[in-house]
Amino acid sequence: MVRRVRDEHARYTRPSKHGSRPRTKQRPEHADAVTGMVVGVDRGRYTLVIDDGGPDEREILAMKARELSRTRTVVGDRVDVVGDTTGDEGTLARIVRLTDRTSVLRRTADDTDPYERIVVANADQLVVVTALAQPEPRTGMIDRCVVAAYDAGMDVLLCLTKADLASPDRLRDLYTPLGVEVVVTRRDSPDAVETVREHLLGRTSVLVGHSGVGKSTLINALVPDADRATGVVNDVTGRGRHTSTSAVALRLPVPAGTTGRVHDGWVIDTPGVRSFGLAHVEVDHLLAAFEDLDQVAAQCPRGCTHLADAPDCALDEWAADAPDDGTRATRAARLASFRRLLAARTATV
Ligand SMILES: Nc1nc2c(ncn2[C@@H]2O[C@H](COP(=O)(O)OP(=O)(O)OP(=O)(O)O)[C@@H](O)[C@H]2O)c(=O)[nH]1
Ligand SMILES: [Zn+2]
Repeated sequence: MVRRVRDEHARYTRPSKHGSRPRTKQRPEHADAVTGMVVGVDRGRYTLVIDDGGPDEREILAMKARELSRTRTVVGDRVDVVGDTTGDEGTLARIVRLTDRTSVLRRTADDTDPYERIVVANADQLVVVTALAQPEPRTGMIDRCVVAAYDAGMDVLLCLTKADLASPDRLRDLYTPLGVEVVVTRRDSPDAVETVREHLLGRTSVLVGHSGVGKSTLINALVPDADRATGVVNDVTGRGRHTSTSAVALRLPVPAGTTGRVHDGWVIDTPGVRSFGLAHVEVDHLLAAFEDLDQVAAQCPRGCTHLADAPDCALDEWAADAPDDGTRATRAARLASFRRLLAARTATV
């Protein structure tokens, strides 16, 4: 009850300078806080975008209030900030609250390391950038990305680059049964870049990929002023973009000639992420990404691993009992793909 009294006090004696907030909305403290999205993190300094897409949109620099010092805050997080939120040069606002996350992309350093790192919050799509050649694609790596994304409740877009060097057919066949969308690009094809953009518009996408796959080439084509967009952080810290290993959110421009209000989207580059350890992933989370298999697996014996050697796994019966040859082939491919992902959880990279 004491707390409730204090809430009332906060609401009535320190009204928001922005006027009337609905009184039903509980704003216990910091009634004048504004909400921003974290677009960059560098040594305890957070770059936030305030009023995203609105008339007063601006970037500001902020640090965490002491009471949040143990709360991990990452790119994509929505936070409440107080203090000087003008974004004027030399100002530093204060983050006082982290709002609930819709998704959390995690990784562990390796599969036996129980220490989880949060890579990005609130993203809805993982874009796995893989070259068709130079370097050769590694399906083990792609599988691990798919597992990490599905565990986080995110969709996966497999972006196959360097199509001028090799065919995408094998990888497309391998990943389509997993519900993964596939796009194919090549440096000399502006059309291909626009196809990728269509998959990213209106969404928050995290791009991952090994060194040399053409991820920077792709991001520069999608976001031509990417360097400038990250410049705010660099001006303050004096550090160059290329030395940064932390994630950065870049606003995706709408295609030229678009009229009306179109939601653009965010592209989050993750220069430091080279692999996904998966020690944190639970089988049930992974299974939940496969609605059809999940339903069937409800009939499995208790504690079923659903792996190929699992006795009486209901998934085997489901694949074998298909009504026709076509369905049988589709189910078999999907089950084999799912089992490959299950195995990827424990495989060494
Ligand atoms: N043949 C071919 N080469 C490409 C294509 N896209 C990019 N490359 C080349 O691949 C090399 C790596 O491209 P980057 O964009 O720097 O790759 P990255 O994934 O950002 O790699 P890091 O910068 O190391 O993280 C460069 O020499 C590019 O010119 C493509 O479509 N076809
Ligand atoms: Zn089973």
